[in-house]
Amino acid sequence: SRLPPGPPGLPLLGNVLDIPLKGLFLKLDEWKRTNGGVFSLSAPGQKIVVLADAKSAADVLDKMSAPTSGRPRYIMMNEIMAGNLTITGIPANERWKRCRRIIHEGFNARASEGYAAIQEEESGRLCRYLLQNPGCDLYPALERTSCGVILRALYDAPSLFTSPTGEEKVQKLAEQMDAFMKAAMPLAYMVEMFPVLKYLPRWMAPFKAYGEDFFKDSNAYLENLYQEGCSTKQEGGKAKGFAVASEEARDHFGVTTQEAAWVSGVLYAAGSETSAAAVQSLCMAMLLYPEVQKKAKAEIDAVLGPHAPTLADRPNMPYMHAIVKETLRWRPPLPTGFPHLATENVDYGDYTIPKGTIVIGSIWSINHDAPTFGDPSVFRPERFLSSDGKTLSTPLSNYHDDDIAYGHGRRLCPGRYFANNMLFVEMTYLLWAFDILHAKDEYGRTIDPPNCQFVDRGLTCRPADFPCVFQPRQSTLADVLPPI
Ligand code: HEM
Repeated sequence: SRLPPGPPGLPLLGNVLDIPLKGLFLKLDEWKRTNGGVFSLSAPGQKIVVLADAKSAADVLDKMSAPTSGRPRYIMMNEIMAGNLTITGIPANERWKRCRRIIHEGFNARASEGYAAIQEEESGRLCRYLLQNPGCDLYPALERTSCGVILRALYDAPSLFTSPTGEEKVQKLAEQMDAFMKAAMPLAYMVEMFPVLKYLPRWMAPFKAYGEDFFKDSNAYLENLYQEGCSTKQEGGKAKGFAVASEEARDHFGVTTQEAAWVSGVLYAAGSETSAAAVQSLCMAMLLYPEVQKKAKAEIDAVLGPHAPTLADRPNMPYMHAIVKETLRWRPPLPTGFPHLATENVDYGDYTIPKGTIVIGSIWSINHDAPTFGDPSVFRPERFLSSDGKTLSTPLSNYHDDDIAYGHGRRLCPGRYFANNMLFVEMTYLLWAFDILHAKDEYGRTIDPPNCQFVDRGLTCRPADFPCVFQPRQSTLADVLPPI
């Protein structure tokens, strides 16, 4: 074998017993320290290559993206429970290309700017919510914001802060997402190890009956949601969501209504937890690095004064822009990335990555590479600033221009423009409206946030919950924030 070497494993089982279900990104980083930036793992019937430094990930996943942009099979999660319709989980086939095209139409750099008004309004509403509910749990409020923004952007749905009917949608979509996440966990279903089980009749395979029924129910729900979103165009005068905008592109690229409905559902799933996780990490960074918060406030006061931020302010706010990038580096919301699959044999240096190997570009390890970043565990936005104070897209040479947190190659996150805009607006809004301060316990002692504890949901990962105080920076804040 010309696979790169890796940590020793057991006969037949390989490394399977050492691969943790939670905190995998930390384990990969630990293995990187003893095995170098490129190493292999094995599980029964499956080889895995981990690319844990920026150069190897750029060489293999970006520069050779044609043969490394596949996805491993997710028989239960994608094929049975989703009828092969999840764009994140299908191979890079014709359906995937069609679907990426309509996403590109709706979420490219220019189109994403069209959602700025929604992102600004919902960020303002988040601030009002925090003002009216001091001491509320932070993460649910952030999740409500990101879910509300993406629902409005996709389906022209009403704000979750103003309309109680939206909660029902969020609940249903969250249930679907949980079921998919569970099904995608390694060894959750035996059919992943023995694909032939997929062909058992329903009555002999309860997992199949559950998966097929789940698909029927989810399909009806997502198609209905999409149709509802498309019908908003009759109302006129309102911002138009992706559902309406995608109708034209759908015909152009030959995308079926069912495919577009599932694309929208996946966009919701991909865009909600990720953004909320990033903003929660920002709040923690502001507690741990008060000097960064101070510098951000200096820029905010100089550029915005009493005016609420908008996306249009970003070119004048290089420090805030750098804060967004540093947050995504420091605490990437998908720290292990998304597994790619080699669809051909790929030669890389002295190694060959055989066809069928899972290839992981380990985002956390790349972002926390000590030789590249010097002090990777420190939150230091300055690493994204040039000597003349402009924001750098990346401090790395020889790497694609986007933040590593958005993945690699042809699978690079298609929602990154939308997400970057959202993060800039929401983070700047919070820092403009509030001083983010440590909470105190009943004895008046400062409560430190848990710096390295995580809530790991398998794919997405966010800091463990912590309390903090949002202290308004102006007495007239309530007068300028949008109503809820
Ligand atoms: C901070 C926010 C976000 C982060 C950190 C993030 C990160 C990622 C990452 C790491 C991947 C996997 C890339 C790979 O396979 O190499 C991905 C894929 C994807 N993301 Fe995002 N994402 C974010 C927000 C969004 C948003 C807002 C949307 C939609 C509007 C979105 C839509 C998608 C889709 C559809 C894919 C699957 C692409 C494919 O398999 O071809 N993401 N994202």
